[in-house]
Amino acid sequence: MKTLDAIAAELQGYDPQALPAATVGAFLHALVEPLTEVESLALPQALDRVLAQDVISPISVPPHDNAAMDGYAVHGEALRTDGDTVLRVLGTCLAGQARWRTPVPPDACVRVMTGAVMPEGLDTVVPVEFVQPVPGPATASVAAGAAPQTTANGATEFIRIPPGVVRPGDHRRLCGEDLMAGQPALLAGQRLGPAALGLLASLGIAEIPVVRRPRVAYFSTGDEILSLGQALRPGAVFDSNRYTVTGLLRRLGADVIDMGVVPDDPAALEQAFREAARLADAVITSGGVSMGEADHTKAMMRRLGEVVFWRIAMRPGRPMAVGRLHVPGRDRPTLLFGLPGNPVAVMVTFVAFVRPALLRLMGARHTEALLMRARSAEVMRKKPGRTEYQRGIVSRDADGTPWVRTTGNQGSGVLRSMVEANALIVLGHTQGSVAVGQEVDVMLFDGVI
Ligand SMILES: Nc1nc2c(c(=O)[nH]1)N[C@H]1C(S)=C(S)[C@@H](COP(=O)(O)OP(=O)(O)OC[C@H]3O[C@@H](n4cnc5c(N)ncnc54)[C@H](O)[C@@H]3O)O[C@H]1N2
Ligand code: MOO
Repeated sequence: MKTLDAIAAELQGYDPQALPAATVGAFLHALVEPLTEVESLALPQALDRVLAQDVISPISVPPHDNAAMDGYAVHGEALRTDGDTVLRVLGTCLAGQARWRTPVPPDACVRVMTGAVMPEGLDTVVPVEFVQPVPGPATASVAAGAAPQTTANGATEFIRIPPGVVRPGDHRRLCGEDLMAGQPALLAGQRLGPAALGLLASLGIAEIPVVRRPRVAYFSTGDEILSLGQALRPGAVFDSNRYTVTGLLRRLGADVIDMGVVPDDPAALEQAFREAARLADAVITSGGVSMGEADHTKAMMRRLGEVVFWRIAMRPGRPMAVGRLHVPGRDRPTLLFGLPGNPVAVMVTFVAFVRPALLRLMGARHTEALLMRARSAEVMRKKPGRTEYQRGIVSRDADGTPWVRTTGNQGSGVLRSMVEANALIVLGHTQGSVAVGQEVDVMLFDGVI
């Protein structure tokens, strides 16, 4: 296992006094070793978990060429381009029925429903909307042999297809066009959303190996922090971070160990850290990481374990502390995330750093949130040299162009504006002030917050 100093030494431009957000991300990536324990789960239980092994398709999907539309399966090259084609209907083949095997001559066709196996030799489906029934052959000669389809009154059924409505090969789904037997269908590290579960089901796979859930312990610190149910007293505030952080963790699929509030008392903090580190893969705390006289969290992290304390070049969230704690008898250290106490700072540091780090712990290949671009509806003052996360509301104008405005007061205690926002505006390290109409990066909350 690398020392924290060794990781820091490998990062270009590492400056513990003003670490750019991107370097913090790279540090965490190097620090966090993915979990290796695997469990096998039935598909419904595997939602949002991370796939532990590549999945190779045991079958082709679809398993046979089939009709993509309700209509008539025909020989594509028998369709005339200079006039109507009239074909005799030999019969009907529904989805789920065995393949139509009676030979179909070029002047005949088979009625098919979407999903029906393509009759042997036929390669094209003419959707029913393009087809007119005709009482008898106008131009086509009836080939001997195959039994024609008959209508209710006993007459043979024919159809007329105008020229140019389909090309040979149209409206047919090819065997294996979704997945080919023997090819990788999903790779290890894929987070299993509803689409991936559906894909696994389409392969007939009912159980799947996934990485175990990470166990994450959380406690709030501060003598002024009240748990719900306690009487409000002067100088005190209710613990909101407990609910934002544990909510973010649950959405991520972590096993949450909620340890409530710990007072600003070194002995209590030590006990809480030791207990949390023993139980969990990662410990998250809020409060006590800045310069105040009662800010013991960072000091305790350093006393019990290893700490890199960054002055991260970001706002909010500058004093976040990260480290690890070695628990006797355990082969991997527990990760420590000392988040700032301010209610917005705690959420921003979680989304910016803790979430990608935990996704890496969970074995996910993609850990970073996707940033989109939107035009700023207002002037935003900003100095280069730090990353700023502002709460924003993204909406689209009449042309469909995305615009973003801030929620107003960006104080890092103003949780209300986190609720009003639907995105974080991410003004990068080198970015200066933003003019009206200028494009900026936005991170849509989209199920994360
Ligand atoms: N001299 C300096 N002062 C401060 C600095 C600094 O660099 N130098 N940094 C400021 C920044 S930035 C932040 S953020 C805060 C972070 O401070 P702490 O992590 O030590 O957090 P606390 O002091 O414990 O609390 C800050 C603020 O948040 C409220 N809080 C804390 N926990 C909760 C909770 N669980 N639920 C709701 N609200 C909570 C707390 O009451 C305080 O108002 O430090 C600045 N100061
Ligand atoms: O930057 Mo602090 O993190 O004000 O909130």
